[in-house]
Amino acid sequence: MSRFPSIEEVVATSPVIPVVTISDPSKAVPMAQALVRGGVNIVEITLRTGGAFGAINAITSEVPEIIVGAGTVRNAHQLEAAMEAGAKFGVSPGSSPLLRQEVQKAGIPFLFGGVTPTEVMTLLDEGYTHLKFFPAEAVGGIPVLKALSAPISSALFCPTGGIDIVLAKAYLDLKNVVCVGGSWVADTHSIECGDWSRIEANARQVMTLRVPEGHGLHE
Ligand SMILES: O=C(O)C(=O)C[C@H](O)[C@H](O)COP(=O)(O)O
Repeated sequence: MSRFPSIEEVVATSPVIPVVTISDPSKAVPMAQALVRGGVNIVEITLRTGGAFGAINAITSEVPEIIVGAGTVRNAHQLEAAMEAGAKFGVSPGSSPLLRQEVQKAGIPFLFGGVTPTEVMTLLDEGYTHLKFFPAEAVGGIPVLKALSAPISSALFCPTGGIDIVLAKAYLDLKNVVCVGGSWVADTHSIECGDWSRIEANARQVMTLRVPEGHGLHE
């Protein structure tokens, strides 16, 4: 069995990938357990804090039923450290030729960020069909994704940035959207005060969202 899931498995795990910024790795396991109790078996830990690698490592060893990924991966060094900590997929707000080369070598499923037609076409050319669309709301959100879907129908997106439960539903109705990312599911405040039941309830609500049939199939 491969060490990694496929990118299709990653995006199909939950309609929403919780994007989590966590400073204290000791909170990582109860946070991940709350997501699992709510039915969400995937989490992206952003590499924005000193505790991120410890959090990835703790979740990997203690909550094996959740697929843990690393977000905010901007260079080869971070990619290597995230994989060493046990990350099963990676996410980046954008992409660079060097990072794409390293991801290719590592064989880890990866969501690179692509927004403009040129960025999207460059990533498609290199075989990346599943992309992050960031910062979704700030760059125009749903109208932009709709406009991209006609000329560039083979690109599938995980819009992230400024999305809440209500917007998530609207994004998931787009045929080039396979999941969305958002920090509201396991928000920093709930993590800091140990409000695990709130995170579990948010996860449960996320699992009521549906990705309409046929999304994610290449045309
Ligand atoms: O750190 C990263 O890797 C990022 O690219 C940014 C995150 O995706 C956003 O911070 C999502 O957060 P919300 O907009 O609060 O849902």
